Amino acid sequence: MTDTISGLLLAGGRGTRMGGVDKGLQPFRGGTLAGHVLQRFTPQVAHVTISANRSTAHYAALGVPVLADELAGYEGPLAGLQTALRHADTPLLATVPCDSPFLPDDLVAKLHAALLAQDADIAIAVTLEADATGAARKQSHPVFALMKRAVLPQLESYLAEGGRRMDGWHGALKVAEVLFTDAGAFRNINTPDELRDAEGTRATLRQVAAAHAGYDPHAVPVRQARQIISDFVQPVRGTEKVALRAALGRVLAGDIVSPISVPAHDNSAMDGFAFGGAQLSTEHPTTLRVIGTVYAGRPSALQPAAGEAVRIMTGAVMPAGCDTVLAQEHAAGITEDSVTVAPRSVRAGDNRRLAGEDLMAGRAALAAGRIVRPADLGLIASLGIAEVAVRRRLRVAFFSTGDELRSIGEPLGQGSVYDSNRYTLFGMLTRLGCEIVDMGIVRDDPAALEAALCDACESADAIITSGGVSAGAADYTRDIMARLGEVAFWTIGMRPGRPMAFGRIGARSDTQHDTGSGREAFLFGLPGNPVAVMVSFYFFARPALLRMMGASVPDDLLVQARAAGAIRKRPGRTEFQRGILEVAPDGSRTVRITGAQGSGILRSMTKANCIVVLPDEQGNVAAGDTVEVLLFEGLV
Ligand SMILES: Nc1nc2c(c(=O)[nH]1)N[C@H]1C(S)=C(S)[C@@H](COP(=O)(O)OP(=O)(O)OC[C@H]3O[C@@H](n4cnc5c(N)ncnc54)[C@H](O)[C@@H]3O)O[C@H]1N2
Ligand code: MOO
Ligand SMILES: [Mg+2]
Repeated sequence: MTDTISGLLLAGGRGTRMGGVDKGLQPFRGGTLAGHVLQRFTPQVAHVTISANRSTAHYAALGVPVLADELAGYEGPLAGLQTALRHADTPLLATVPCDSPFLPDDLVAKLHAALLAQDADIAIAVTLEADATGAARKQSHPVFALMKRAVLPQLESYLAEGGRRMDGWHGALKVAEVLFTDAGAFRNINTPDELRDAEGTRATLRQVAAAHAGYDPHAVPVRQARQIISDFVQPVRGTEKVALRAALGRVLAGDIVSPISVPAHDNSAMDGFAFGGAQLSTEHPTTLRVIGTVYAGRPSALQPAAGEAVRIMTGAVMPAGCDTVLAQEHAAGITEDSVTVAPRSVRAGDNRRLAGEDLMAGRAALAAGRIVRPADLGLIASLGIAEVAVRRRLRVAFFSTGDELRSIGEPLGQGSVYDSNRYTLFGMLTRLGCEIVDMGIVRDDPAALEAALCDACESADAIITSGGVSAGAADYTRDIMARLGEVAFWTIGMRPGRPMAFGRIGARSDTQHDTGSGREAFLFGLPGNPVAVMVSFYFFARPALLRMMGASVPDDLLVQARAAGAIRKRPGRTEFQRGILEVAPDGSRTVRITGAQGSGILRSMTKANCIVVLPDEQGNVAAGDTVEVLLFEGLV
């Protein structure tokens, strides 16, 4: 059925009520608004095109063709529709807006059924909504439509007459109205406030996971687990203003908009002579009279005329009439009051830094979500900005579970081990810039575990536990987590780090630990083995925590290297092996595995400087094969 229907995602608007931003590209639940619409829309049609008039590269990055309006200057949905109908390669076209991420999964199917049944030209969605008196009122949603390609002439003539209304062009067309019962599914997002509210519309973990094809908690591919986690967690809302230096490592809460142009004036990039470049001869030396000197930071009224130049210092404002600087060491001759320029020793426009070439006033110098680095501090300082708004720090509570664990300072009895996971977690969380709450060791005891989780919920945004999530783990763990919230126990297609629990729990009022705060926290139940803890932290918890911090999460920066020796690898799961990357004198990179890869061997983690990432489809690696590694530098 769908092969007769192509889809059009309308993203050509001006986003006026969002402050002129590109609405479809607004961040939403780990992706963009348009990305979420696309996820729901794509399965319903043969193929989708996006109608957009700007940011086309960003839209194209969503993986579908982008079509700009052929009708110039209007940027309303009908212009996008007109262009799409002209280019449609199917007899039917379905449209949805880019700002309604909750659209029904059966939208196109229902519109199509009605179109056929009523032999209509166009089918549009309608819902029933209560008016002020409580009476039901029909609300039509003309952007959610399915139409015949043959309606194009009608649309063309409506537009030619100056018509612009989305619900005004149907004229004599036969329209089928299709009633949908879930009015919320057509909710569109127009303002930043609405966007925030919609972000807060909480999907359950079950709903989020179900949106992923083939989801099976007993066999979750790494990529899918990462995606589900990213879709489910949400950024904290709170922000604070901090002095510029204190912003290092923090997440920008808003764009840093430049109040000035940098540099503020055209200025010289060299110590030398400034003049109008057009007067230079390309055949003979040109001698110019030097009428004075212009210094950096000292305003000057000098204005060389034709045949004249000024001596100028690096950073000094270019005098009116000058567009070129000759570095003094390149002059063919210099006297007290003249400079001689050899032919072709400088071109017009050389050595001039243009006003605003670093940054234009009114432009975003840095985008919200950026983790501030030293260069950013300098850039913000160059704008004269003393304070910046950053997201509040993320609070992460963590504890280790297991009767066999002892803390440093306690004697090691028979069969016990010192708790190392809290120390690696302390290090990784501190490096990430989180506020940490170390809750110590929790015994293998239901009441103790429940108390610890409830306590952690009181203050933390996220809770990280280690141990007790394997197949043999006591069932009470699952029972408690199920009671406190929604937690999935996954077996992930990876090694190490196969078992993991993930979800959201809250301090519930029906437990003895009630404080009535209603606080909730995301829970990462990592496996107990020390290497598994670190690997699952880096590949699952870290990107999720970054997202919760409000940071834009970059893709892992994998680099390629040749395997120094053979590596055994079973296809069908991702293996993360500890590696030592070396750069040979010729610049080539080789990586060797640290030896035994048991997930309890923490020493191999300290020996390694990278993790070799062997993807699901990969089999055994031969010596000399290219593999990808993730460097610890920058990660830890
Ligand atoms: N029958 C099966 N057994 C196991 C499976 C399985 O699929 N089927 N998976 C194995 C894998 S893989 C892992 S990883 C572990 C995960 O088990 P738990 O998360 O329940 O962790 P524990 O049993 O509590 O601990 C595992 C191991 O790690 C040591 N440990 C735990 N916490 C710490 C700590 N804080 N500091 C240092 N060492 C710690 C603990 O003593 C155990 O040796 O299950 C496998 N079994
Ligand atoms: O998580 Mo386990 O071996 O995969 O350590
Ligand atoms: Mg255990």
